[in-house]
Amino acid sequence: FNGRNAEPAKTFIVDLDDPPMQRWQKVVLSAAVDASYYKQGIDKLLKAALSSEALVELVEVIAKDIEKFIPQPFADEIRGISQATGIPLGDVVIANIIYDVSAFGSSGNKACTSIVTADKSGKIYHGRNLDYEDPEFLKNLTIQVDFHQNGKSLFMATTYLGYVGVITGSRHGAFSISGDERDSGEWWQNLIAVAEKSDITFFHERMILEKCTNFKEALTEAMSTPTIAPVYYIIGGIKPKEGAIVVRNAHTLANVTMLGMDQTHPWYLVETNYDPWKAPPASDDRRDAAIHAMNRVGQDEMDAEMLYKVLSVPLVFNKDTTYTTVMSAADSSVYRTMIRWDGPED
Ligand SMILES: CCCCCCCCCCCCCC(=O)NCCO
Repeated sequence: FNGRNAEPAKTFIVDLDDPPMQRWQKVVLSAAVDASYYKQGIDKLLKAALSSEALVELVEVIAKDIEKFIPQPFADEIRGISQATGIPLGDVVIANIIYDVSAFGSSGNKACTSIVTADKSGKIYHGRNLDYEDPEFLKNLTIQVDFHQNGKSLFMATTYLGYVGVITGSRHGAFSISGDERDSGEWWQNLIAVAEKSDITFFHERMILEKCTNFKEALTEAMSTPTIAPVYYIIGGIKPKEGAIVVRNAHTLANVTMLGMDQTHPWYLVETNYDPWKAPPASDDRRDAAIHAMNRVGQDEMDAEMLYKVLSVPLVFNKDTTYTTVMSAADSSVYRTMIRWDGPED
């Protein structure tokens, strides 16, 4: 460990009633993102996420044609961020499509963990570690966003500055959701899904948070709307049995596992980056490390603090972990993101 402590992520308000071009301007200006640091970081991230130079060039072509590939309001939000910061538009576009162009069968490193659990009273907690390439760069960009509508808070999310999709979020009194990378299929299947007008994966997740008013609606939407990339959506609700892992292929649904279905631990669900019905590879068994830690705590002792501790055990917490979020849709006071500056070094 590198001697630093984890730090709470700062919270910014984004008002969905503002015109899309203006929504993120105050956020990016007050966070004072340095354009050349950002550009270098995105270049590095893209090269690390995409193994082939040809794919990097293809992404750069897509990034130049924003109107064709990025739907509203996201296109204008991205434009507003570029205008406010001076970061070239193509770089902000690349940051926002990097997952959809890199999540397929032969992609490189994996690491990310999401857990939905019920405590002894049936209260649902949802925690996640977001692990990715170039963690130092992403830690510097990690923020919490309080999305407002009609003058009040609609949902909380954790994201990276400049990234307008949502990978982690909780809608008050309704449900929480996180996305874990699923690498399956071939890269050209993601391209076909683009042509078929599937949703950019984490723009879709944000839309679930904006539109769905309860767990059941969120689950139906996650199962039924085609996404460009394969993904695991992990969803928690506000009632004792409300928890699910939705496994998506590019464009189609692959499987759903509900909380309670696994008889060995019916009170929680763990998803890393492997299909729930298959054993994880021995070289990357974060799932069993998390299961072992959950069983050691036990349902009687489970709460937000204990879930954070589970997400901090070795393997689950690793050199690529950028942040840990613990949330509970039933209780709006439980939404906390810690930037994991306390991680193990390379
Ligand atoms: C503005 C900076 C751009 C940041 C792009 C980050 C995209 C993150 C996608 C996260 C995918 C889910 C996390 C996960 O499962 N990671 C394991 C794969 O390494």
